[in-house]
Formats: sequence, C-alpha cells, structure tokens
Amino acid sequence: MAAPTSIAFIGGGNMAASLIGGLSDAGWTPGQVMVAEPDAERRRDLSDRFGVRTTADNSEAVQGAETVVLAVKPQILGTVAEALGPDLRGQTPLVISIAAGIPLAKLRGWLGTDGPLVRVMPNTPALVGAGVSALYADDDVSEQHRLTAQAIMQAAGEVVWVAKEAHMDIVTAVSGSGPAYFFLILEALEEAAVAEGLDRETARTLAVHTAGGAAALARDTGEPSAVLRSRVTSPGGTTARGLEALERGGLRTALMDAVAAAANRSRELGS
Ligand SMILES: NC(=O)C1=CN([C@@H]2O[C@H](COP(=O)(O)OP(=O)(O)OC[C@H]3O[C@@H](n4cnc5c(N)ncnc54)[C@H](O)[C@@H]3O)[C@@H](O)[C@H]2O)C=CC1
Ligand SMILES: O=C(O)[C@@H]1CCC=N1
Repeated sequence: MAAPTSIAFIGGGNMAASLIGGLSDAGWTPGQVMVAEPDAERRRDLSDRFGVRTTADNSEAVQGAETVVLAVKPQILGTVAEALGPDLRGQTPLVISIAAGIPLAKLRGWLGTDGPLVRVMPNTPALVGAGVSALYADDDVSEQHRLTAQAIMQAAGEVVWVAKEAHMDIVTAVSGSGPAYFFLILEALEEAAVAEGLDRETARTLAVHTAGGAAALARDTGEPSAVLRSRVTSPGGTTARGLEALERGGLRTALMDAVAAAANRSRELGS
C-alpha cells in the first residue's frame, strides 16, 4: 500500500491545493483525488487547475478513500472530525492531519475511531515539488501506513520523521511557517533594491535567484551555513558591511523570537 489509489482531502484551501499540485506534478492522476470543500469558487478553481473531483459533502468525499487528509483550520478540526467519525468507522482509512498544533490523541478522541493516524506538517512550496514535510505517528501505526503517508508527502518534496510529537510544534514554527519568513526577506530585499534605484523586475529576479541559489548551495554541498557565509564575506568587503548592519538590526534574535512565538502559538492551538 505504498501508493494509495484514492485520497480524499477535507478542506481545499491553500495547503491542500499546494499538496494536490505536488501530487499532480509527481504523476498522480486526478481521478485518484477527491476534495471536499464548502466554497463553490474554490471547488471550481481546484477542478480547473488540477482536474480533481470535488464535492461540498465531507461524508461523500471519504467514501471508499484509502487515505483521508484533514486540511481544515485547527480551530474547526474538532467539529469537522466529530462529524466525520461515523463515516470512517468500519472503513478505517489512513487519516493524515496537517493541522497545526492539534495532537493525535485529541484528534483520535474527536474521530472516535481506532484507525491509523499520522500527523504531518507540510509547507506551501509543495505546490512546485519543493516542499518539506515532517511526519509523526504513534508506535501502533504499521510500517505500511507510515510508508503510504511518506509516499504521499514525498510527491510534494522532502520528508523527515520526528521521534516525539512535541517536536511538531517546533517543526511548524520552522518549516511550516518558514516560507513566510523567507518571503518577508524577499519582499524587503526587493524593496531595498528598488529604493537604491533598480527596476522592480530586475530587483525580483536578483532576490529570488539569490535566495534559491543560496538554498541550493547549502543543500547540494551539505556544508554548514556559517562556512558558506564566510566564503561570501571578504575581509573589509561589501558583505561584511551588510552583515554588520543585519546583526546590528537584530535579524538573528528576531528569527529566534519568531520561531519561539510560532511554536508557542502551535502549542496554544493544541491546548
Ligand atoms: N498554509 C500553510 O502554509 C500551511 C497550513 N497548514 C495547515 O493546513 C490546514 C489548512 O490551512 P490552509 O490551507 O492555510 O487554510 P485555508 O483557509 O486556505 O483552507 C481551509 C479550507 O477549508 C475549508 N473549509 C472550511 N470549513 C470546512 C468544512 N467544514 N469542511 C471542509 N472544508 C472546510 C475552507 O473553505 C478552506 O478552503 C490548517 O490546519 C493549517 O494549520 C499546515 C502547513 C502549512
Ligand atoms: O499559519 C499557520 O497557522 C499555518 C501552519 C503553518 C503554516 N501555516
């Protein structure tokens, strides 16, 4: 069961669309995917973009599904899962929750099933196959179900397993929310380039390719970030001046604060 033949998404918002985009680029056929989404415009958008089947009815979506991905906001997951529970009893599909903060024990209580549950924290670069997801499952989840969850998330990018559920709050703060931190840096870098006199298109090309290039270099060489940074930084040169300004401005501390704040919010959502 490494690649399920049918997968149902409950909630067809930003993260579900990113995952469906990744699955579709990885060769999954649209007929394998069903999305339950109350918003008619979003349903139309999903079927236009990816050719997937859609419905407004969560119960209908899970009928016969081998895997169910819960992709609604954490704040409504309880209501959605409690309503869906009776539909899942008896067919016990693999249920994957991507909701920030919500512990598996809480989800299991809402669903009222004893079927396999895997908690996943993906991120939106999944849309272009460049996501990274962290997965967690309790010990009683079989190797087969773990491999199925892993195969789905690998269609959207890299996969890591974490050993403790508490780590999912940290993962959420680092890689779940992380794309937004980098987008903020991109926005600021573009603004700065424009303020210094470049046109917007040139500014964007330089900012985006610099970010992508730095990430590719770190990934492909495996060298520590500090070593890669030192290779850019000629003594007495331009980078040293730029980095001094960043350290003075507190970028490092700000990122540490951001991760701590986001992880705390994840814990709050789960409590
Ligand atoms: N956006 C992101 O970058 C990430 C989001 N997540 C998680 O993914 C989940 C979804 O987040 P987003 O996609 O950002 O939110 P979103 O608001 O874009 O999507 C949620 C979707 O659920 C639909 N919905 C509302 N009530 C529903 C119901 N009763 N039944 C079925 N669908 C319903 C909404 O119409 C909406 O389209 C959240 O739990 C979030 O924590 C996880 C990782 C990253
Ligand atoms: O902002 C959020 O709560 C979700 C979870 C991680 C990314 N987006």
